[in-house]
Amino acid sequence: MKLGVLVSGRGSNLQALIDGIESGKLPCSIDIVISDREKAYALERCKRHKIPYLVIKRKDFSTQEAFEEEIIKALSGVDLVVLAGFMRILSEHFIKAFPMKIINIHPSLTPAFLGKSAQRQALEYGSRITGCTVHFVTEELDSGPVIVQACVPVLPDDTEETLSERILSYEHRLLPQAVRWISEGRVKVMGRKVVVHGANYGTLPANPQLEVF
Ligand SMILES: Nc1nc2c(c(=O)[nH]1)N[C@@H](CN(C=O)c1ccc(C(=O)N[C@@H](CCC(=O)O)C(=O)O)cc1)CN2
Ligand SMILES: NCC(=O)N[C@@H]1O[C@H](COP(=O)([O-])[O-])[C@@H](O)[C@H]1O
Repeated sequence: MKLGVLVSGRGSNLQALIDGIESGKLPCSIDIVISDREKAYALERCKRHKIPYLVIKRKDFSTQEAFEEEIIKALSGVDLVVLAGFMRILSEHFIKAFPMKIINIHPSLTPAFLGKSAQRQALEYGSRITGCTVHFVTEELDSGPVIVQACVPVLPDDTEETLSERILSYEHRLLPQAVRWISEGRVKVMGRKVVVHGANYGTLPANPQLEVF
């Protein structure tokens, strides 16, 4: 399966996809990486792993539509578009160009804490459990059908940085797993519901705060 990956920053989720492909665990190729930021460290990862990349900056275009058209053109031929820390809100026009072919990794258990700084939102809310979500991208921000989620504990002395790093360690497993499921044709979308054939839905992680009562 041919991937097009959109990034804006460090690219650790991109690296997780690269590692999965290079280890043989992920039967895909990354045909193009597109960054909206010239200095994104994700591009250093592309250079290191000889992955084609483009920088397409919003400020170089007079309209959002022209910006997105350039990205759509660059993504021609891919089977799946992966938003891996891509920090731009995409229009309905873009999404319609790739119907149910765009996925995103978000650092919360949607529908909680949508948008930017989801980790900080969870901390400020006082949540004891947060997590990460891989979902299909729809026009409504971070609200598309959920493919898979992972729970992550929030510790009393957490900062935004410590919590973000902990969530990232789960993201790096969740995103490649979701991409592999899609490449295997196991993901079926039925309205808001997504069913993954053969996935384990029965067991939940232990609830650490739950005491014997
Ligand atoms: N139409 C959609 N676009 C995007 C989605 C989506 O689900 N639907 N997911 C996001 C990823 N994302 C969180 O996971 C996210 C990215 C960016 C923002 C945001 O508020 N961006 C601002 C500022 C942009 C910047 O500073 O460069 C903005 O674009 O106005 C919120 C959530 C990707 N796109
Ligand atoms: N709302 C979008 C959002 O917050 N995405 C988050 O940005 C980080 C990118 O890290 P990376 O560049 O190292 O993959 C990840 O934590 C991802 O969940």
